[in-house]
Amino acid sequence: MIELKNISKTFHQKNKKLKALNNVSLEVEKGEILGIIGFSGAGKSTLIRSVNLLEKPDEGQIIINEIDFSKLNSKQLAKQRKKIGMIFQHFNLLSSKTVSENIALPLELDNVSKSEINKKVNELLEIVGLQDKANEYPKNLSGGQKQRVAIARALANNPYLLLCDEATSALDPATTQSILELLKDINQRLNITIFLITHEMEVVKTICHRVAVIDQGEISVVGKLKQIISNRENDTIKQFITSKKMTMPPELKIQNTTEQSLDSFPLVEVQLNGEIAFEELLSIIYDEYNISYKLLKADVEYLGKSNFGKLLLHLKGSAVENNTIIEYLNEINIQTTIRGYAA
Ligand SMILES: Nc1ncnc2c1ncn2[C@@H]1O[C@H](COP(=O)(O)OP(=O)(O)OP(=O)(O)O)[C@@H](O)[C@H]1O
Repeated sequence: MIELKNISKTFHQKNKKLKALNNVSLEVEKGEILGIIGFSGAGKSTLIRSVNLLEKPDEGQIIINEIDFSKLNSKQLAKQRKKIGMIFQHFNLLSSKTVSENIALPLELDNVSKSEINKKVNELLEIVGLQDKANEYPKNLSGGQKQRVAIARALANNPYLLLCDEATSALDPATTQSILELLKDINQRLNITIFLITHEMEVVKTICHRVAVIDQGEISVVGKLKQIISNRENDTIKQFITSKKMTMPPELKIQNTTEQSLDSFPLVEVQLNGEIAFEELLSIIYDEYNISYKLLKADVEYLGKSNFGKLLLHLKGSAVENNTIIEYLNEINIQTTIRGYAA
């Protein structure tokens, strides 16, 4: 339904050239939620903005429902854009207008009658669960509520496609989940195709049917997340999973010694490599090596049959026993870091 064919884009700044997209080809199927994940500067925004030609590629074609967008004149393009909704990280609401007025805006611009606007705005308020906020101004809303208004506004013209540009990046984890649920609902109930970009693994894990990884302007892999992970094909995805830094529990009094003393035990950060389930690993430490430990933290992603992520273990064996287990982990390619010692 949406075909991006050999899209390239280079930005020129003074004497510098920056190739933001390099020969990107991608298809988004009707009804699916496709997510593009990539690190900062990878080209995500440039790519999503190319779909409705907010960013004009230097080369390539954008074909949506068999219409070649690259060949449209500005009037034709404006007409097509009405059927493509877009939401942004910072919501882009008009602060001088109420929730209802913000949602009504695209319809007013389209000269829809007042009574039809009212009917549609009420419908949209219900879809996004904001009936009680109709007359509030954006400054009185939470981030999640603002994004709900932006979603309602993006749906005003009954789009077949919704573009989401880091839509949950400014929100806390619980609000992120609620917005993702809303997007999932919109996708299923209204049959709207969703194309999103994100740097959050949580987003692709929660709602995307397929995911594409972008790195330095190139798509390195496209597929179902589980397939990508379980085949361990993609370094970028692995970095996403393992790059989160583990914070130490604040109640621990950490000693900055380099060796275990009589009254202290090592705090070991264990980086899972996807080859062994973390429950199995813990049972090896306790049942096979007879070393007691306290699991202080687990930040583990279950993807397919693989476990990725980190554990923070407070090993409670003798110095020799603890070293034995660390050596064993390293032998099976599990990276360990001693983050300090504590009683
Ligand atoms: N208007 C512009 N002028 C010059 N360079 C640009 C422009 N827009 C983007 N770039 C450059 O193109 C590259 C890709 O940028 P883009 O914003 O698409 O990345 P991104 O993956 O969305 O990053 P982020 O997650 O940080 O927003 C970056 O190196 C960026 O600096």
